[in-house]
Amino acid sequence: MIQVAPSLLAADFARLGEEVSMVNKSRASLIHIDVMDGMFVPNITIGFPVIKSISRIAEKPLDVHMMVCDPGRYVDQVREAGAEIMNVHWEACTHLDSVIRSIRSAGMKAAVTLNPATPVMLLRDVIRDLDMVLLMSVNPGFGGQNFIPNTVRKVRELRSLIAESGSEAVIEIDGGVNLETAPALIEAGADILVAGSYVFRASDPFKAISDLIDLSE
Ligand SMILES: O=C(CO)[C@@H](O)[C@H](O)COP(=O)(O)O
Ligand SMILES: [Co+2]
Repeated sequence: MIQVAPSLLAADFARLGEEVSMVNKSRASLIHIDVMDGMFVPNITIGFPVIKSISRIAEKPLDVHMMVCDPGRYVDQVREAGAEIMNVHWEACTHLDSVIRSIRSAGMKAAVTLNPATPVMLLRDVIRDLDMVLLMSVNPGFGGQNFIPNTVRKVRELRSLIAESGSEAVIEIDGGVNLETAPALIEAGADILVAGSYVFRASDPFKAISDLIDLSE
């Protein structure tokens, strides 16, 4: 069954505690948190003190998506903030193998994210060391963008790479996910769908999460 990770980027930050409580009570599997530094992407979002506060009330594992330059600098801070999964961009790491090792040594699950223009095959030599691959289905930096359809082909390619290599990595998709775009992703082999605007702009976010999961039944 497909898993859903609501992205708090689309939540109402003035009511962050209530939004996290809604996710706690929902059928979501993870809480997705977008960290942006204004350099790797043009936008700036939240940092470690906010993640730490979220982790105090979160009842689902935190999936921290680091849209920052040289994310390996922050492994200890991400762990101390309470993350279970640390997602780093392939495009932001000069020494990716070493960053993956340090994430796992810190006791977190290691995930690598690919931008829409970055080919799946570039993960061939690290795929067995990964717990998750996140495919961006929009250019990172902002919520509420339109889904890039080529992502569906990338999911199939990644599914084959994972099978051939004997990796146990799961496939997560992020950007423009909703009831229209999700079915093709599920059919292609996605495991986890990140959803921001679709969930938090819905009149009933709790039901919106459930409806997405029910697509795979
Ligand atoms: O990482 C990002 C954006 O860079 C995402 O996690 C967005 O927050 C997803 O938002 P929607 O496209 O679902 O509105
Ligand atoms: Co994200």
